[in-house]
Order: sequence, then structure tokens, then C-alpha cells
Amino acid sequence: MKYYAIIVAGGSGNRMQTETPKQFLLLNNLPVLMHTIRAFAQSDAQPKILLVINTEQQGYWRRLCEEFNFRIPHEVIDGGSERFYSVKNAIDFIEEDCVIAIHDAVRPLVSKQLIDHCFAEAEFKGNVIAAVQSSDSVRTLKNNKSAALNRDEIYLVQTPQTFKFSILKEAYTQDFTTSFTDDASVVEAVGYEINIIEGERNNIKITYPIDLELAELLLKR
Ligand SMILES: Nc1ccn([C@@H]2O[C@H](COP(=O)(O)OP(=O)(O)OP(=O)(O)O)[C@@H](O)[C@H]2O)c(=O)n1
Ligand SMILES: C[C@](O)(CO)[C@H](O)COP(=O)(O)O
Repeated sequence: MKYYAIIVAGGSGNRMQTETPKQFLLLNNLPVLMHTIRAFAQSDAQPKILLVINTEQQGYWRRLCEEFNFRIPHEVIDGGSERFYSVKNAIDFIEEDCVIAIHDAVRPLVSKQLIDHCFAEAEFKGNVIAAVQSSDSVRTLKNNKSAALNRDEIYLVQTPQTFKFSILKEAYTQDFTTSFTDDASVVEAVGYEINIIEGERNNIKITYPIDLELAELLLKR
């Protein structure tokens, strides 16, 4: 089987509020994105790596690769205006049957074990996403009224989100809607049941400044 990793790095990082998009910020002296690519390059699956970056940041990325002597082979794909379109651009590039892991560039602490587990399960079941159970109590808030939910039924979804090529190709022919917050929601909308495997508490998404500080601490353990 052929394996691909689509690493989406086409966002602008508004919530991080830094001039440099968060995927390029230094984490332990190496840009976040290089940690992420390295995790996939170290996996047993040895996926072909497709890196999605906005056209205006591709020159900056090339300069970073020179500066850090970063030589892991990867194909650069143009980013889109939404994560959905960034993923779609990468899927459109793939022309062979394969299993595809889609991963946020800003989840640099993902382990090679989780990556390989995702590839193996998706090859067997068609799709699988990594998620962790909520350790906090959870509530909904609607019309100013809050209500408790059963936290045993609540999973916090991560990436990798891994799928057989044909499933992704079919799902990404749909028109974008704002309810598509991840790849699983896109695939579910065409009728597939999504499988969950245990993610990793360390596999945090760098979204706010505190997350970068946390990632630094986790890497130093
Ligand atoms: N048009 C987009 C938007 C997001 N992403 C990527 O999707 C991942 C998860 O998105 P998020 O954390 O929301 O990143 P940003 O969109 O950059 O952040 P923000 O929402 O705070 O602006 C990131 O690796 C981001 O680079 C992307 O490839 N293309
Ligand atoms: C894909 C994702 O990381 C799964 O948790 C998440 O949905 C991305 O959301 P964001 O708002 O684009 O960061």
C-alpha cells in the first residue's frame, strides 16, 4: 500500500496573534512545522509528504529550509482560503490508490507510534481519527440555558485523520459548509461512520500563545 501525509500549514494563525504564522514559530529552536514533518518522516509507513502552504508564504518556507538545512523530501501544494480547500488542493494532487493521513502542521508533538497506528487502522477499516476523552465536565449553552452532557460520550478530536483515498476523494467533491471543522465531518456528511482511536494528550494544537509554551515544556520532559 502507498501512504501519503497531507500536512496543512495554510492558515494565518489569527488566534495566536503573532506576525509570523504559528506554523513557522520556533519551538525548541526549530520551526513548529519542521517538528511535524519530522514525525511523519520517522514513521514506519514512510508516507509521501504533501505540505500545504499559502503561495505568499512559500518563499519564506524555502528560506527557512535553507537556514535550518531541512532536507526531508516534500511536495509543496498551494493553500486555500479555508482548511477544507487546503486539504482539497492536496487531494487533487494525488493520482494513485493509497491511505492518506491529514494532519495539522500545528500539532508538532504527534508521535510516530500514533501515526503508524492511524495508517494501519485506516487501511483495515477505511477511516480512523485520533481523539481523547474529555477529562473535564462538559455542558452545552443554548439560549442562555446550560445543560450537563455525559462526558463519557464526549471525545476531543485531534489529527491525524486517516482515510482510504477513494473515501476522501468522494467526500471532498462536496461544497464547503462552515460545519466542516475537520476532515471527519466532511467524510461523515457523505454517509460514512467515523472510527475513533485513542489519541495522545501531548498531541496539542498550537492555537493560543500558551500552547506554544506548553509544547516547549512537553518537549523538554
Ligand atoms: N486556510 C487554511 C486554514 C488552516 N489551515 C491549517 O489547518 C490547521 C488547523 O487550523 P488552525 O489551528 O485554525 O490554524 P489557523 O487557521 O492558522 O489559526 P486561526 O484559526 O487562529 O487563524 C493549521 O495547521 C493551519 O495552518 C490551512 O492549511 N489552511
Ligand atoms: C482538525 C482539528 O484540529 C481537529 O480538532 C480542528 O477541528 C481544527 O480546528 P481549527 O479551528 O481549524 O483550529
